[in-house]
Amino acid sequence: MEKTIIKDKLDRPLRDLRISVIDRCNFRCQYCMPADQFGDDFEFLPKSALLTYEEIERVAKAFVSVGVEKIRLTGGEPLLRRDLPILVKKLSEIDGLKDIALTTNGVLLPKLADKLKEAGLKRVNISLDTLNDELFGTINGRGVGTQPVLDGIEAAKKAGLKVKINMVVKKGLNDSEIIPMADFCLKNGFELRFIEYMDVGSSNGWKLDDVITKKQIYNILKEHYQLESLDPAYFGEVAKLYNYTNTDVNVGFISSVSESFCSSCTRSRLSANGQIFTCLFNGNGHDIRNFMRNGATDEELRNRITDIWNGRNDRYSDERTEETAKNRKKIEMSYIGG
Ligand SMILES: Nc1nc2c(ncn2[C@@H]2O[C@H](COP(=O)(O)OP(=O)(O)OP(=O)(O)O)[C@@H](O)[C@H]2O)c(=O)[nH]1
Ligand SMILES: C[S@@+](CC[C@H](N)C(=O)[O-])C[C@H]1O[C@@H](n2cnc3c(N)ncnc32)[C@H](O)[C@@H]1O
Ligand code: SF4
Ligand code: SF4
Repeated sequence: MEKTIIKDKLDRPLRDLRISVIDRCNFRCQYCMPADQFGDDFEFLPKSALLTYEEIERVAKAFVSVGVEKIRLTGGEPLLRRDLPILVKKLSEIDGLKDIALTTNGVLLPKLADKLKEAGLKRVNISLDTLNDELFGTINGRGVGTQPVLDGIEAAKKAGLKVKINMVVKKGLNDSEIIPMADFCLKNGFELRFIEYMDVGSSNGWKLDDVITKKQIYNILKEHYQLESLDPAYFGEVAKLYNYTNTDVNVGFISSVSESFCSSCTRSRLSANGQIFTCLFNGNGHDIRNFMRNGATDEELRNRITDIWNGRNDRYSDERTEETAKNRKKIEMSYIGG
């Protein structure tokens, strides 16, 4: 496939596409989909609004033709979308795509890990914020203990998928779990990434005071382990990685709040209903679903993506203040996929 490199207004190339395949979730994590706001009467997208797998494949191919090398499937909970391995297979056959990954809460992995691996998935990032059952049940808003996620992690490992663990850290909630989680991941050879609690959407009641910064977590870790800083593996890597000295295990920090990384942000996002977003915090989507359904050709699709990327100047996390966090129109994390 002929490939072009396109740049945005801040000279950043387009390299990654994060695709949200569904806006629903089986959890109600308090920092993402608080149960009181995503209740029984919450109106999720109807099935007809979701891009079909054929449509997602078409958009993905267009993105790859303008430079995308990595696709991540996310959600809501992506494993709730029926027959996800079919989509993984379609994407894994796209010429020029180097990496396909999935971000999941892990609960459905015992059922799906083998099928996903067979379909061409290489790796999964699994979210787990604590090893304490009671606390986990409180965080996920569904009272679910850690075992279903631990089973999912085990299933992914057994299936031969590379596993990373994502832990959102919120002050006073699960900061006591930093060392237990680090111990668990080091012992099992998983890369753990500590994620600063972000002001995504407008439902989680975010306050700067609730954020435990990368530096604070690093200082806690340093009391227990020897760490060596690693250079980024590629331009635009989200996590800052360290190696536990004399091991082959790494640990990472995703410091969107205290040390933002917008200057190397190469990520575009596609929502489940076919809107392209140029930043996790930019509430203005660009419709691509109706554009396709109204008969756009592949070339028109590619040109539209190029125009959207060329016009991009987002750097929300670089500009974040408590005021912007409150006042900007933002989309929910579960809709855009993180
Ligand atoms: N602010 C901000 N946060 C991001 C961005 N990309 C990913 N994240 C956050 O990073 C955390 C981990 O995301 P993942 O879905 O595991 O993706 P990733 O970290 O890019 O994964 P790898 O490809 O394995 O490095 C989530 O909280 C995301 O919301 C970004 O461009 N900006
Ligand atoms: C929105 S979830 C979607 C995929 C899947 N349901 C999961 O939880 O892994 C993607 C990632 O965003 C993270 N996330 C959600 N809300 C967040 C917030 N307010 N701040 C930082 N990370 C958040 C989750 O922990 C997860 O690792
Ligand atoms: S973080 Fe993931 S698992 Fe938790 S509510 Fe959001 S989408 Fe669901
Ligand atoms: S805040 Fe927006 S521009 Fe900055 S790194 Fe995240 S997605 Fe990219």
